[in-house]
Amino acid sequence: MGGKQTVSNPLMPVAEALARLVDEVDARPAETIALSKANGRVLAENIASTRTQPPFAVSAMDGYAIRHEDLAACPAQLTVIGEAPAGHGFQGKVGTGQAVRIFTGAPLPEGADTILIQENTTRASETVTALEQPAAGAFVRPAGLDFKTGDVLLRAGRSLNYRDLALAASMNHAQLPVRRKPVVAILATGDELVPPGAEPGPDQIIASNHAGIAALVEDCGGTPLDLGISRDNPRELVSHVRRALEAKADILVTLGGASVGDHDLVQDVLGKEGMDLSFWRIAMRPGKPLMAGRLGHTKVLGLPGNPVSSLVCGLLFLKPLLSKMLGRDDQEPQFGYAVLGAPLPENDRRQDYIRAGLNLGDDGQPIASPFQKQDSSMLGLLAQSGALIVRPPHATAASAGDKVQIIRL
Ligand SMILES: Nc1nc2c(c(=O)[nH]1)N[C@H]1C(S)=C(S)[C@@H](COP(=O)(O)OP(=O)(O)OC[C@H]3O[C@@H](n4cnc5c(N)ncnc54)[C@H](O)[C@@H]3O)O[C@H]1N2
Ligand code: MOO
Repeated sequence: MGGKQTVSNPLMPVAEALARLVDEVDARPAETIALSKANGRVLAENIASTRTQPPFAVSAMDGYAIRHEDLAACPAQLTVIGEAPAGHGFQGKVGTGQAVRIFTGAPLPEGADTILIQENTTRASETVTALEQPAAGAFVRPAGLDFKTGDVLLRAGRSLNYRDLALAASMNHAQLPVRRKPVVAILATGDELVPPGAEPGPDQIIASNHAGIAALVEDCGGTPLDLGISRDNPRELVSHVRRALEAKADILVTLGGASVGDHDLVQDVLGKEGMDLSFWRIAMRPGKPLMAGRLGHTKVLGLPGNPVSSLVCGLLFLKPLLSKMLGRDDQEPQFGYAVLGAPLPENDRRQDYIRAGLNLGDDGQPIASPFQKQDSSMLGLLAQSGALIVRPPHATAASAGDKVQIIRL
């Protein structure tokens, strides 16, 4: 296999491979989009409020706008001089012994300083009787309680969620500057593969990695571009790869064909197309034959064909790469800790990502119980897993009850 490194080469540590992958990757350019389209997008700039909220003091309850000092001795009677529904402020001034009927969201009338809730009153014609004195300033939301003009409440790098969009609306931003979504071309390789829904031939299986990686790309804020399945022949592979470049994909993900077999052509073909190889073969399990490089402006990530290896490498490498391209400020994937539910033997030179069930113990601590079988073809177990247990290279044997690092799935 022409340009391939030999298997005797040392395996690259996971952290070094990840650092190389994201090094010198810039955030994609910004674009301005409608607020209604911004869910899940990543902010490209800090967002300052264009207004103060609330813009004026408002009532937080339905009742009466009054002067606190008028109710020093309750019950006390006040004359109702007008009404203030939300959106229609009372134009006059509340004087001594007077009240304005007011509703939630209406501006506090001049002269009033407190809201008397209607439950604590009786009303007869134009006279309202206060049954008890509220605290001074009760149920008045002062101007600027939430935020003021110029306050920066959303920062560049934030992946926008439903709470952020409500806040942006409240700050009167109908449009937002966000990072352009990276386009991720996904190419499966292998004579044995047919797409989901097709009838496999005698020696064929259903291609699964594509569906998983495309969903992961969407979850991470990218746009998947389906290049389909290439047969294991160089000419077909080249034509698929060129489609990715023509589409100006930010990332080309290849699935399978990354290992050392005679039909594992991906690295050779990409090399002949001019790929600058960054690394190949990582000290991790699953995922050893992971490959990365660059073809012009397109980053290339060669994921191993075994389905679990593909998806775990997607989580550990593609996700951070997309985060960097989006300028995201949150760390992905998120690491945590759990109590080990069953012993684990000492580890060899590869960093292990062990599929495990995740439960809560009686003391509320998460317990990660490794599955017995860890074959990297088994998607059933991956779907059942609540976490991956991270085992560093050469970790000593671990006992049930030990603290272990996990990635929650
Ligand atoms: N002699 C060696 N053989 C292998 C080594 C090695 O170091 N020496 N590494 C093994 C490891 S580890 C992995 S992981 C695999 C990965 O190999 P490839 O990336 O070349 O993947 P393929 O050979 O194309 O496929 C492996 C396996 O996965 C199935 N597959 C491939 N693509 C898909 C897809 N899109 N959806 C579902 N399943 C897919 C394929 O049918 C194979 O069964 O290499 C080991 N071999
Ligand atoms: O790394 Mo392979 O991914 O062990 O199956």
